[in-house]
Amino acid sequence: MSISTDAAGASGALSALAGLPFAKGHGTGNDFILVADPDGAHEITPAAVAALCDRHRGIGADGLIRAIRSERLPEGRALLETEPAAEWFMDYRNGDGSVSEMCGNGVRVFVHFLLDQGLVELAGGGSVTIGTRAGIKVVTRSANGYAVDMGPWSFIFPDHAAAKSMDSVVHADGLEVPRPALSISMGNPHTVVALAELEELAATRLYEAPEVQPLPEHGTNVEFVVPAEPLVADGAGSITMRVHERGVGETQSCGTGACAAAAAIRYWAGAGAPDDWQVSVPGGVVRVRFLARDGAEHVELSGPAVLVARGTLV
Ligand SMILES: N[C@@H](CCC[C@H](N)C(=O)O)C(=O)O
Repeated sequence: MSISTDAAGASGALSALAGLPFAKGHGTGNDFILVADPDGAHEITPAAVAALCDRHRGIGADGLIRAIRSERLPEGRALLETEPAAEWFMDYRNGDGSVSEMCGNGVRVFVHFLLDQGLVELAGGGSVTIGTRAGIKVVTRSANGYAVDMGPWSFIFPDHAAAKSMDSVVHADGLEVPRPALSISMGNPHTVVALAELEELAATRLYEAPEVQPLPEHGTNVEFVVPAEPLVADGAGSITMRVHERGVGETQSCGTGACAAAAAIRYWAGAGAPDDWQVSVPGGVVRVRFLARDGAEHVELSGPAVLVARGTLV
């Protein structure tokens, strides 16, 4: 596969990337362009990312992920001081060229790409430690693809959340009235809105970014979720979700969003809520588990990772 960077309409921003190999992959339909730039030899500007992610004039993707050695980035070097195993850093950019701290589907596809490129090994019950702007993430194989220890979740507005269990208000096109919501950090920001019916979820229009009050400092991803009725089947909680991603728009899936959605529903459900969750998104199903690890509650995300093409930027 050969893609002309001129066709992407931003030849200035892209010409420096000519000759760079890329792969295209996805995790439950959340799709990414992946490039290996081990030594940080390439400047990948926001304009270049936006041009490559353009679905009509570029390769098309929700985001671009650069594989770079942690030692080649200041934020990676900072991580290496305490986490020497984090050899590779996931440099994640949204489709509009903006940087995000973390991507849950992306980190699974990233490890799949590193394996494909022969840059890491993941034998037997082994693990790979990845550096991200939201700290290290440890990735193992799982029955459904890859499992990622996402670390703990937290409230973005802790005082409000503790007092009211909701701390935000969201309005989206198609909803008759603004809805209460809860803002949760998975390293990146999320605001979760629970709806009662799947029909209401389907009627919500996500072409435009929903209005969120108060808006987290660096913007937010917004998840609209419908808990199953009954909530728990076969020991696992079940949620259907759609998402509007910061820096992208509506996507087929969002891994960090699924974690935030499960955390919010579990928090609202209170004592006795399950630790194991199945989150159905337009692009498939991911699993979220809450585990006690190192004296803290960690979130584990698991799901598939697929590569569909390899090519070279020209
Ligand atoms: N789709 C990703 C999240 C990507 C980043 C997000 N748009 C942001 O700006 O935080 C996921 O799977 O987590």
